[in-house]
Amino acid sequence: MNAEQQIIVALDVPDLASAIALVEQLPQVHFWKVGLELFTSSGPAILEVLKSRQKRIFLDLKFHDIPNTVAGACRAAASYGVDLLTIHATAGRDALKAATEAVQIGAAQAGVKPPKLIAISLLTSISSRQLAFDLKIPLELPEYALEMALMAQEMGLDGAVCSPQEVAQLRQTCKDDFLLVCPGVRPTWAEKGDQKRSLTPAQAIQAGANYLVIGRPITAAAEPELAWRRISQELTTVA
Ligand SMILES: O=c1ccn([C@@H]2O[C@H](COP(=O)(O)O)[C@@H](O)[C@H]2O)c(=O)[nH]1
Repeated sequence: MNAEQQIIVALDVPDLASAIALVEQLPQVHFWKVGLELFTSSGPAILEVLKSRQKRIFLDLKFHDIPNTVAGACRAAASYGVDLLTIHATAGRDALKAATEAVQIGAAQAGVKPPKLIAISLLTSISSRQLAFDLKIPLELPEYALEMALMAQEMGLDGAVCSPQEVAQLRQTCKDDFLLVCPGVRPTWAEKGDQKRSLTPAQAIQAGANYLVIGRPITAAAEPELAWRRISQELTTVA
């Protein structure tokens, strides 16, 4: 896989027409992420649009519910033939287990390849302070993120979403084939916005990320294609 193929661009737009316009504006993007905003407004139609253009798809719906409900949602999501699908690790062991079984069933019933199921370890918009004072979690943030990733690995998930700041530790501790997907990536020239634990694209790849998820630094740039090229160029500097 070349470096550009490790970039997943977040298609965080309000409607289908804006999504198609962005996909057409950035034909070089090979992997798109469909998240809560677009899927809630437009449903699965965007998935067909992306598939008809031979794009890879990360369906980032971040399921978080009781095991039975999560399993139903995972069966339905897996039937779309997407490449990656997310669930919150904090849904718990039983929900994670139910989800791993459900994606296999949903994909088999639809006759498609099952998605890689990826657990959110801790949202990249949460700081150490928020973890301790708002969420009342008594662990240090890196330890908490690692524990969530290890629980997901133990329950048979294919990978974890983590911030670039924890990815080196997870890479060292998790199995080699456990996928590490990093949002919260920010080139030096981009605004951080609500992301609290970022590193640059080159730093995140160097630290062991398999994929980078990048939205606004590209999609909200005055010239999205130029922003994409700058990031691709930055990744060519990584040995
Ligand atoms: O912990 C998480 C999990 C998912 N995301 C998603 O990634 C993108 C990041 O977009 P930016 O515009 O580059 O901030 C967005 O779709 C989030 O829903 C995340 O940021 N952190």
